[in-house]
Amino acid sequence: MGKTQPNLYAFPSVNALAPALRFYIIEAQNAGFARHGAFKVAVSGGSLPKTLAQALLTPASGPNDQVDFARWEIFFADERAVPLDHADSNYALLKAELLDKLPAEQQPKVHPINVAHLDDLQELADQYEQTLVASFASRDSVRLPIFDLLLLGCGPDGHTCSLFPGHALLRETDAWVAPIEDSPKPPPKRITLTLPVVNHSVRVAFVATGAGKKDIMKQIFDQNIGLPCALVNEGTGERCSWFVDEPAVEGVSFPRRAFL
Ligand SMILES: O=C1O[C@H](COP(=O)(O)O)[C@@H](O)[C@H](O)[C@H]1O
Repeated sequence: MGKTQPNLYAFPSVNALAPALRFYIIEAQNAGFARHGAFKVAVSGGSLPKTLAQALLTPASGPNDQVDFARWEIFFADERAVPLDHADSNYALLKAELLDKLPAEQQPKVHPINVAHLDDLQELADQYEQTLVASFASRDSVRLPIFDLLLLGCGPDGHTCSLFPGHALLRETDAWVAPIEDSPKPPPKRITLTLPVVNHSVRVAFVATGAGKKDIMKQIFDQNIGLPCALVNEGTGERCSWFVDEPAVEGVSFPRRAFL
């Protein structure tokens, strides 16, 4: 592990986790608003959007508990090369779980992939990189885009975004967005933010819940075998926070932090 360590926040249940995740996201949102008048966040697919919706769709409990989606810019940490209404689309999932439940005046600016390039993965990735360039300034003026927050999932094999264990993409140092043709988890064709972009974010939050994650959580936190999630822990240190339920970290010895 690097100089600083990630924060591991464990909660008895998803119901207990959701308000803490909401508090954390609102802090990141407000920091983004203060810094550049918007909140630039990238989200994963998988199990994350459901928990996110549970955290964010509850009514505000007071003036410090406001989620202002109208000032959010939402990007995708990874996306499958499928149409936007396909059952495998991360965009479709987020739309069904969250976006469709927001009133018209609270719709965020959302950046889906350009489906005109589904047959050319490199072009799909390049176009998505151009989407980031347009939002974060030119590639010539910034080495890497700086998201206010990345909201990530952790697969049962330790993958995050579409960065899979042992894959050559983990060594990518130049691209912001990369194609992957051979994802071990279907569908095989995807695009993903690269590790340097993930590790350059102001904050990174993982959400991992359920007993199905406990074996991989032990490997990520208690062993050092270079899994993608562990590489993010190493690259981001205390900028990284894990929101997990107790079943997901049963048997993990890495110290938990109290969420205050
Ligand atoms: O394929 C993917 O899987 C990961 C993890 O999904 P989960 O269901 O185990 O939470 C997800 O974060 C990623 O966005 C998705 O494309």
